[in-house]
Amino acid sequence: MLDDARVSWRHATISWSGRSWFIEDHGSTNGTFVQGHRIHQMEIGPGSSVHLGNANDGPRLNLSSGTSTSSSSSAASASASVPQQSHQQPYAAQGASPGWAAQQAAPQQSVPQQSAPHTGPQPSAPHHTAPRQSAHQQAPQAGTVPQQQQQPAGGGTAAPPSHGDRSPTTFHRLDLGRVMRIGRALDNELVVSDLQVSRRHAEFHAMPDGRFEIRDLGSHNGTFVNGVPMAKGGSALLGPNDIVGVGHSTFRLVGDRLEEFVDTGEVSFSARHLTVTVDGGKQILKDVSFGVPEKSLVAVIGPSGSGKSTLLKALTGYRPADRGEVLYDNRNLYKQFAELRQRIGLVPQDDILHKELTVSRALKYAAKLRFPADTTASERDARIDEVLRELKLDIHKDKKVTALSGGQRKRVSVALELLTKPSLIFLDEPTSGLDPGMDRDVMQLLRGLADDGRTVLVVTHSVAELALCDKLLVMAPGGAVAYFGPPEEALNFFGYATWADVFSAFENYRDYDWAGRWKGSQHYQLYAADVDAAAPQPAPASAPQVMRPSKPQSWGSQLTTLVRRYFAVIASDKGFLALTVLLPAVIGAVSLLIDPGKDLLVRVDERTGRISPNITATTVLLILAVGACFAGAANSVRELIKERVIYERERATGLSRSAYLMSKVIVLGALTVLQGALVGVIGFSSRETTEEGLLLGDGKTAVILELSVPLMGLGFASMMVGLVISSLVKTAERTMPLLVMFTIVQVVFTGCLFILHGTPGVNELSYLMPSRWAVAAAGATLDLNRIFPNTDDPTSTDPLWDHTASAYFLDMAALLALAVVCAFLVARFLRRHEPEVMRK
Ligand SMILES: Nc1ncnc2c1ncn2[C@@H]1O[C@H](COP(=O)(O)OP(=O)(O)OP(=O)(O)O)[C@@H](O)[C@H]1O
Repeated sequence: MLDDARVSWRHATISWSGRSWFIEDHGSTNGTFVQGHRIHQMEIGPGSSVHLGNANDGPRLNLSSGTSTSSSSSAASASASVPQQSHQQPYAAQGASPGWAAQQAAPQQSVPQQSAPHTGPQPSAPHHTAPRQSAHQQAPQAGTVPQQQQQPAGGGTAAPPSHGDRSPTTFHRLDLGRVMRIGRALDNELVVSDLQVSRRHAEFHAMPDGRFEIRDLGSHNGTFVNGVPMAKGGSALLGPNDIVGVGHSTFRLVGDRLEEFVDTGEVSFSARHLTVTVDGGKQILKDVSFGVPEKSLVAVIGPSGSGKSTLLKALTGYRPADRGEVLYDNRNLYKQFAELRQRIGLVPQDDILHKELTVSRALKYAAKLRFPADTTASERDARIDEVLRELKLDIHKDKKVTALSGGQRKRVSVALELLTKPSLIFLDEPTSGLDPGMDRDVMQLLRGLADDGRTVLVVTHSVAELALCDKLLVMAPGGAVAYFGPPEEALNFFGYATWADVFSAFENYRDYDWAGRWKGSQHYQLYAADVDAAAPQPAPASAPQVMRPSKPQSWGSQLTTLVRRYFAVIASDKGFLALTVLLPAVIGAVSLLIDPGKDLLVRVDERTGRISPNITATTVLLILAVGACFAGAANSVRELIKERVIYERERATGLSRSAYLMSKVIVLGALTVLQGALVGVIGFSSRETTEEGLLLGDGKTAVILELSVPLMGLGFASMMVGLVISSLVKTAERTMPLLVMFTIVQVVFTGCLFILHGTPGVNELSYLMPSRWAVAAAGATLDLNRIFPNTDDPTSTDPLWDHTASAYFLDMAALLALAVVCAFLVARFLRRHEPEVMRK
């Protein structure tokens, strides 16, 4: 027993393997160190000196041939007899989990080059060139095999400490009958200072009969038992093997003791046998295995189409692999996604911020959406300031995101993800489009994030700064691993001088068995064989239904934040605001140029008493309707596609799809309705119309309002169609042709160009068009059956144009129904852009 706060309760064990002594760290909080390097497991011999808790001044264990002694400032002591070792190897190069070993011995251990890097012309046969060394040639010659080859590989994840073996950060007594409440507020028995935790989150009950129970207190981010979310306000009995998750902390009962483990980020991460098969049975990710210890920076490179994005989706749970598993600190990510997703940060290739906002404002909205509803603005602001300082962005916080350089913008995206203190951070090509200086800047930032106690995995096209990484994963065409190991050994492994050569070889010999070459290599034995050796488990395809993460905020709160953010984005874009007013004003004004001064009344020939069509009325109606239609659809047609990446990311963090959609409907709806009103008022007010209203009473003002309401409705329904288009297309560029097509189709179906009623087929088709119903409603007020009579058959009238309140009402109801159908379609199409677990 060592009386030093830096030493964990179960810190490490020293054991005799039959041949030699080993020290094994039990996932201690502060680590076990040999020669200044943190180790997981290592052979030790006489003369070895082990520090616990701190590499320099932690309690020291000295092993001599007869005894081991411990010493520390607090003079705690322990001793154990260590027999004389029969063979003594330089222990620094052995036994440590290879991730550490690689760091310790990297300079000496690079695989001997079998042949000079290939620089000459490419020979014709792939097996002569692409792999300069065939699989069996890869094995270094006797005497050059690095020591680590004999040790378990896989970056410390070969036998990661099972979660329960970690040393608790702290523990609490839970006597019979006692209730222990966990939460962020200071009046809880167990205060967890973590913004992911609600003020009053959950309660442990030690029941008089000796059983233990956990009760959720309606927490925002949920309470988890073995990774499975509990019902809000629900309770569950706990057994000795159960692990309760609350924010970044997990709890376990040992007798009457409640052990707490805080995830400070220092956790191992591994992928085993990840395989993704798409429709048609094609595998786009093939049996990918690798593992890294805590504080690692891993880069993933590979030619286009080699499955890097697919791998990223599988590792983050966005699109779980069909086979294989992702282990986060020895916990299965797919099975415990609801809990573990809170520990994952993902920075997609495109920025996940609204560029129109200032840095601090954008982060404020993001924090409001991601943190539990009961966090205060000052708590969130404090966390934002902390992250901005950490990423050296505090001097830029009042700048708009658009005003930042590419590298700074990437930092802001990283800052956003760091808000919730994830332990695992994934980045998809963060340096694409950046100049070499910024590339280095971003990679150094990632190096720093890893050093500070996170595991960072970055997919990149840039090979200039790979040396900053601990491990490199090279994907081969077809989605298999071509190499995993230290970056500095990778080019030697491939036998080429530059990455350009390696990628050319991938391109020229796509069908070559790169995976076979890798699996037959010594590097594979060193760095991946142990992870690979673990039996694969099928990922539960149906489980995500159950695992859907809880929402940190209520639906209403999310909606309010989204609406406020959207208004802020629009308000910051003065150009857009000016156009929003200008467009309907111009359309309304232009309509005044059509037969200036002419009325919109029924035209009766005074001599014959017959009605003649009032073309002025139909033309004005057509122009105003098309204007409202175009304005509405144009407002929304790019809206979802331009925010798709943001939506995907926020959806994974618990954003409600319907709240998101509703925020668009409210803000764009309000804009569009105002535009419709402007078009109607300008277009109708200076024309003489009937003064006989249908719903709002008689009089000029009532009639103008009655005529404008259908235009507002049309703008709204068209805006909804625009959202459908926006949710369907793959790129923003494709929205323009669809917008034009939609508008022209509406022109045809207004009913102002030709008589629709009585034209079989065309008339029924027109019922799908918003313009048909809007013109019909306005037409009902204007009495369109008489203004634009069917000259071929004067007895035939369009029932939708009847000058009655019921016709007007029916037309407006149909317009609204079309908008509702569009809303359902948008929700359906949005689903396709969501992480698989969030689709319901
Ligand atoms: N849903 C899918 N159905 C069929 N094939 C798919 C699907 N998704 C991806 N693919 C194919 O799988 C391969 C790997 O795609 P992926 O996007 O992961 O590659 P990548 O390495 O990220 O490429 P890039 O560097 O160009 O982004 C590609 O050939 C792609 O066409």
